[in-house]
Amino acid sequence: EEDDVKMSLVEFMENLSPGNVQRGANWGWNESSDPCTDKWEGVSCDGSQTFVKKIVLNELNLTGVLDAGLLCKTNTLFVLSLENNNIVGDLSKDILGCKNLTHLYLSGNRFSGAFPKSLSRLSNLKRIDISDNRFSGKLPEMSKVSGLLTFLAENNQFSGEMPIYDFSNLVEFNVSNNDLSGPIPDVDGRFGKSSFLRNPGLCGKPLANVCPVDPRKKSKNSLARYLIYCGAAIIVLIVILIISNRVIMNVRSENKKANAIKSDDSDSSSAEYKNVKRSEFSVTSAESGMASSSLLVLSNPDVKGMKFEDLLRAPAELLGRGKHGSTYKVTPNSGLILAVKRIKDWGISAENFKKRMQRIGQVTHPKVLSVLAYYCSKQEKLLVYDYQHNGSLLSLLQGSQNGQTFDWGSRLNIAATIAESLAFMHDKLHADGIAHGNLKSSNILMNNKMEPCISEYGLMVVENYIQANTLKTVDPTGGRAYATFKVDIYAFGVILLELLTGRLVQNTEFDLDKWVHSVVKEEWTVEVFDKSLTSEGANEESLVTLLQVALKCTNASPDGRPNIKEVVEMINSIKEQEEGSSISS
Ligand SMILES: Nc1ncnc2c1ncn2[C@@H]1O[C@H](COP(=O)(O)OP(=O)(O)OP(=O)(O)O)[C@@H](O)[C@H]1O
Repeated sequence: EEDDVKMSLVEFMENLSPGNVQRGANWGWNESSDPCTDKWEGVSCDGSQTFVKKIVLNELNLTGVLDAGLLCKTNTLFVLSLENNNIVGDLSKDILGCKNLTHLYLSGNRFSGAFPKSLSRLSNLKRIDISDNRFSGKLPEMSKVSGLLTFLAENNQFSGEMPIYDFSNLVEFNVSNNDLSGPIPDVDGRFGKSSFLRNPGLCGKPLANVCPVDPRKKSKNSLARYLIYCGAAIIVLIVILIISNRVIMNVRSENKKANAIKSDDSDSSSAEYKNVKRSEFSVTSAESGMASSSLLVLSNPDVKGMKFEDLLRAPAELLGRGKHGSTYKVTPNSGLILAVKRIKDWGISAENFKKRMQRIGQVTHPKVLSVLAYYCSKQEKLLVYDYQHNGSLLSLLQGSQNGQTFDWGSRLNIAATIAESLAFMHDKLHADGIAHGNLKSSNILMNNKMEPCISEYGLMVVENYIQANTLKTVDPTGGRAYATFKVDIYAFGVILLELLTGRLVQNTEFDLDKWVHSVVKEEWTVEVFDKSLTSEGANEESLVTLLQVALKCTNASPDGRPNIKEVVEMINSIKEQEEGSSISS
């Protein structure tokens, strides 16, 4: 039977390289040798070298026809990868003979025709990538394949309605650029529009075009809808009445106050404040009703003497709204360019906030952005930083997704610099229990020398305490702060994963950590790396070693994570190895 399997594999290869049988022979694929012990090109076997587990023949310019019947005589096959060749033909139902198949990678070929309807009989499938082919007909029904993690079918000619997949389990899904039509099933908020774009007939969330209403349903629903509209209109009317009533009352009381001020003429600063042309930033802040007061300056003499109102008056531009507040680019008259972060709902008393800021202000590091000044009232907490013109690590990674160069050397240096500056801060602030608390790629800003600087150190406290409390840690030093430091290590691990894979976690639903851990568990490690790194020729050993560091940092158990000093050592030894090998080569 073994011979039978071997003969089929040889014939399978001959079909894939017609007129070039010799080449197959050069790769060891011949009847007189053994696929496992003689190590046929692209073949991997089980530990005892008795049966074939994987066949990986990517980018080998194979031009023939895939004969799934021959291939699936090897019914021990788990992985079939034939990416980026020129293979033609359709995927016959013979592929169902590969019962153990977990990974099917056929992207970048010229396969055409329909997909076997009963593909879901391959119930062990975890990943299917059939993108960039010419498959047509309906998308395969895969709802019965409960363990499916990846389904990539973009850039084909699939048509008809989309079947329902188990979106809660999938970590990768893309059917963009096909000819699909009808409504998109509920994707559970897990995939954005990029997974569905360029299908002219597709509609509904997350795409912007709303699905047309079925006229039959329309008439049934019209009465109900009419009643809903009437109800809504009445509610809106009531709300408008309440609001206008409040506004009238406020204006009356403001007028009274203004008259009192005029006659009294004692508080000139209030009068001046009223004449200020307000930006979005100043409107929202001013409305929280603050009194005139100075900023508390920590490190920059340029902002000395600057008042809270000076910030409010200055032109301001919204940079972004995060979970914890908004950040504005503010340009006061003095020519300074500042970034001002307004923090909302920080459950910390004003006194503790001041103490914390003073303490953080005492610890300075060239690659950690210092708080220049801060403001604290009951309603408002503001932090003032120097504005950084060169964007963030997040914007660098987004740029590389769009084809801009972000090479391996720069990525490794950035990882090392962040780790070193974080280690410095952890060391100095360990006794105070102040960790970063919100480390992520948008909080790593590039300074004018394009070096990474950690921003917003120590700003987030509440959320991570909650997070930290839920972590089951054996705390060697006592106190929950220990767990917060471990939260930083986890967050740093995610940054490493972003650098290695080129995939982003911020503003996406993608569970990078889960994805990487699952791929590595399946011994399919190289698959995770950013393609631009592998094609640049980055040293694979270094990539894998840094990936191991990232996996240690993102260990589900905080106690299993290394401390930041250990992380620095591991990254530095990768750098030394790289430098050593470049000198010797
Ligand atoms: N000092 C700064 N100079 C230039 N850009 C900055 C500065 N600080 C923050 N930014 C940018 O402003 C944007 C908004 O930042 P913000 O911190 O409010 O949101 P976030 O980082 O997305 O979320 P979070 O509120 O959780 O920190 C981000 O793109 C960030 O990179």
